[in-house]
Amino acid sequence: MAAENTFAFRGTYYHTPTYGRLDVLRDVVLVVQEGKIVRIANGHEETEVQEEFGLAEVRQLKAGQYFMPGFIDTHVHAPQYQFTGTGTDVPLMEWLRKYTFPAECSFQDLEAARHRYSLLVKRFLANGTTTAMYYGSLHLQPNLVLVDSIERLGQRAVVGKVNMDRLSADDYIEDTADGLRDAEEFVTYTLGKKCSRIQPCITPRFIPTCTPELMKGLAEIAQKYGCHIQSHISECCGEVNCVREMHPEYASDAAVFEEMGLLTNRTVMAHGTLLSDDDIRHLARRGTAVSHCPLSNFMFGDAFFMVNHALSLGLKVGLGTDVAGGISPSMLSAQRMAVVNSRCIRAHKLAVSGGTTVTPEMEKDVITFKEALWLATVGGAQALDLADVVGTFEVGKDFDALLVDTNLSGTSGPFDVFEGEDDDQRFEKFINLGDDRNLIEVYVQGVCVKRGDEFLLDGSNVSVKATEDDSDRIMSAPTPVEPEAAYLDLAHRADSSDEAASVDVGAAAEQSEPPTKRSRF
Ligand SMILES: O=c1[nH]c(=O)c2nc[nH]c2[nH]1
Ligand SMILES: [Zn+2]
Repeated sequence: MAAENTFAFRGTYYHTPTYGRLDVLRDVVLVVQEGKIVRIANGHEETEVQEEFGLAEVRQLKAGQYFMPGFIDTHVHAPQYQFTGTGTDVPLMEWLRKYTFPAECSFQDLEAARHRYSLLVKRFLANGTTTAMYYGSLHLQPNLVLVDSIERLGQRAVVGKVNMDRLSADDYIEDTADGLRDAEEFVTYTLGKKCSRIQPCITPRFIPTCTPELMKGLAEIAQKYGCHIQSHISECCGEVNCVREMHPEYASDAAVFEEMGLLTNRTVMAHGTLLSDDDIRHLARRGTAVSHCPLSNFMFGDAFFMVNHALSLGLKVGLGTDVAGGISPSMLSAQRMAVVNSRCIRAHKLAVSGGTTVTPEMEKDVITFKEALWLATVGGAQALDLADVVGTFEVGKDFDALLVDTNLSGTSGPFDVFEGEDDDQRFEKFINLGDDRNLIEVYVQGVCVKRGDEFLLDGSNVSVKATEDDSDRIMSAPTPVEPEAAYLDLAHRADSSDEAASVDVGAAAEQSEPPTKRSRF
């Protein structure tokens, strides 16, 4: 007898368990039960697997189709989606006043919020973002609509109500006490759903708009409920200079956040382009992650975030679109921008040298598409404290996956495939040239939430309820992280040769104990 909610696919799976290495599981049967991967077997074991799980069928992927892990976007401003692609003509602090605060304020119209958030979540799912860390807006009610939309459409998310009690627009600001009350109400509303896909997040917008009293109060709420925290750190000259003026007693944004109690191993800080090495080491000691948002850094950031350098200092790094500071909702675009960003650093170093010799020192910052893919999956999972749940295909993890079809030649697809191109080349083309048209099915927690043009949960209220284990994960207070020396030794990063590394599934299965909580690679 097949257990309910059990299915299997036979085919090729790509993922990046190791930074810089693309692993391929060729011709495997992957079984999903109750949303989790329960077995990864060799293709020739199909009959046994089918019998073991009582499966009526094992679905075969076609040639040119591959599964890969869903993307994890670690920084999105949900109410900014409506003006994405417009209004990037001014520096950050002016941009906030001119475009952002009025747009976010308009979400008090809850009917409009319902409509816009439904479009937002669908757009992100269509682009393969199975998990997003969302900023909402200031007012409580529209944030509840956002959480409801995510739940209804089946996405996985960490979501926060924005808090701001100073230096904002007159109609887009809150009293400290009201802000703290609403933040707690948002947390209890979200936890009350007992939806294991959705976790609440404490969200002081950034230091300029938050008093120390607000920040400390928010840190207490985060501690009380074991919540994630998100904010912006050392993001551009305008912001950093503003904080230095407001808080001359602190040496850096990191020092302010530290004093307020906001640096935990469930904190994600966006940008970090102007972090010093000492700041980065400090965040790493706290287990705090940075969301690298290359496209919006080009727009607003004033400086480069150096991914490899930050990783070498032990920092957790995920990737973010930062809609609408970043003008694309696509994590494929974010990956390509991360690669371009890294090459700009190299070009900058060469220009500064005044010469024509590229030194190994200049090469250190360059990342490949494989490293960018790691950031968009495993890095994001680590940043969101979900590394034991998503990011790779391993027994015990949830099945959050994208079915990629590279057969869309001609104008029906974004690229063409030519005779003699093998699976690895087709997959690489997808990462570098593909788009949402190639994503023919999107799975979150083992549920197909989008197939073709159809959002399969739209109109229903399907959600997978938290198991005891999940609620333990959601509710547990952040565990202190031991200071760690080089968390990722880049000198030993995986060989970045072009070929994907085939993984022996038999051997992998032997190692594939369910990963321990908070495990890292
Ligand atoms: O890119 C950004 N978008 C924002 O909405 C924001 N708020 C503070 N700092 C910010 N940076
Ligand atoms: Zn942002």
